[in-house]
Amino acid sequence: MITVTDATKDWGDFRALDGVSLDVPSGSLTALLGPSGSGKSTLLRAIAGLETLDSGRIEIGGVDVTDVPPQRRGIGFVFQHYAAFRHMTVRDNVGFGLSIRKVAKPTIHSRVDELLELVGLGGLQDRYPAQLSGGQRQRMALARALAIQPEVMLLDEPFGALDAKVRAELRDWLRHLHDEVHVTTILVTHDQEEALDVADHIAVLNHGRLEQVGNPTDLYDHPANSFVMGFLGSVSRLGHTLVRPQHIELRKLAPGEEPVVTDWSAAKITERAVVERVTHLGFETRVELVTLPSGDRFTAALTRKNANELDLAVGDSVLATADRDTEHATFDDWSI
Ligand SMILES: Nc1ncnc2c1ncn2[C@@H]1O[C@H](COP(=O)(O)OP(=O)(O)OP(=O)(O)O)[C@@H](O)[C@H]1O
Repeated sequence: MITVTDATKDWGDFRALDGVSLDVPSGSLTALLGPSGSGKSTLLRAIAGLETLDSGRIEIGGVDVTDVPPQRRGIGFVFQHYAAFRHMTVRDNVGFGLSIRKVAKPTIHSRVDELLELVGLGGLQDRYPAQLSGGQRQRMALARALAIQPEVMLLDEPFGALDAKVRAELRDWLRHLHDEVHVTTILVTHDQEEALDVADHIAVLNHGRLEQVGNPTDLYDHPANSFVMGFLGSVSRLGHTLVRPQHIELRKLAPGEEPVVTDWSAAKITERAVVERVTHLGFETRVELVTLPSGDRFTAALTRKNANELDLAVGDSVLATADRDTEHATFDDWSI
């Protein structure tokens, strides 16, 4: 378990961390998720001991490490741009942490071979970093961080510099790797899809404060506020309420039909709208609409089947309905 208690850090008059308290369960893969500048890296670096807090405490495995130097915190760290030693082979890069700890050469040799198998780089021991792809280099970085058998792995946007396809592959790979090694891991990302995909816990940061912590399903289905809701998925504003686009139902109106709309006290929100655009995106169809008479724009996401049944065309009049789920925040505290 990593426990952060009331962590505060100022850069001049800018508060990068504002009283953050967080428990990271042992063996979990926890994502620190938030927009740029929300304090994710500052928090990660503080846990690593690379930044000192102005106030607050950090414990790893029940030990207060707040004043312990980074190299004695039992941490493996991987950055977005991995600083590989270019003149060293993959083998020597991965074994570096072991050789400076004066581990015997044969032990290093076999440990590195094992790690390279584990990260899918078996057979590439004698290559140099320049002879690896970006994705392979990041996997080498993870192998190097794992080599010292850290208690905790800290990953700061480790796949941030890679293209979308490789990122997605490495996400799957990281999940599987974590299932095998079970090292308590914190992953910093600003990408909600990455966090939802890979993490078993997500801590959402905004303006240096922790907005919500939970498992991906909880955060998605029961966001604590509109910021979390908007950050972990798409949102549409229907009337004064934020809803998920896929929770909006559409019914085509017959010519001349005058439905009863929006009774704000009702359990359902209803709006009359006109279809502005229909886009088929493989498994789903996105329908852009404009409400009548207020002229607000919103998007509904339908399944392809539902869209085919409705057979919507630009200019069609529809009735848009969504459940007024009280756990979904209202427009009034919408803050992104
Ligand atoms: N060494 C520093 N000196 C001054 N300000 C800093 C320093 N490091 C970070 N900051 C500021 O603190 C804020 C939080 O930075 P941090 O890197 O923790 O955010 P982040 O959520 O990781 O963002 P990003 O995703 O862009 O890296 C930013 O506004 C940043 O400019």
